Amino acid sequence: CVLKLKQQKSPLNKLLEHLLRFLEKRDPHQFFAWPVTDDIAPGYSSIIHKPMDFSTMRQKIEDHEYAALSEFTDDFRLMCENAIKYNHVDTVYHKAAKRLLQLGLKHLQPDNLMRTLKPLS
Ligand SMILES: CC(=O)c1cc(-c2ccccc2)c2ncccn12
Repeated sequence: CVLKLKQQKSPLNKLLEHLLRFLEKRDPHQFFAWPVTDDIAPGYSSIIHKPMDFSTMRQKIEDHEYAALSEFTDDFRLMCENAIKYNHVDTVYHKAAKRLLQLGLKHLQPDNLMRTLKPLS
């Protein structure tokens, strides 16, 4: 039935959900959890034209919008680079984004994936 099909998770989606949880754990202050609003970041929508955050990435996984790991990695990189662009270099957000990007890309490399997912095996 349709419900059953909806609940079926593809292997890629299972992988992406685990990777998303792995990355979210490295954002303890939840700076990247939700879309950045112009209220908390004046002029944000005039400077950042392709916003991205973890909740949007989760929705895209559930809507099967990622056809490959590389598309997921592109959104993760976009999210971090937005924060690096908008926030001055001496802010917690800029620093957190640089650190998260560098750490995340290391663990999203295909040949590092097994190490990233080890606890699951
Ligand atoms: C990610 C980002 O650019 C960001 C997150 C936040 C943020 C702050 C508190 C709680 C959640 C997100 C923020 N505040 C001001 C300016 C920028 N930001």
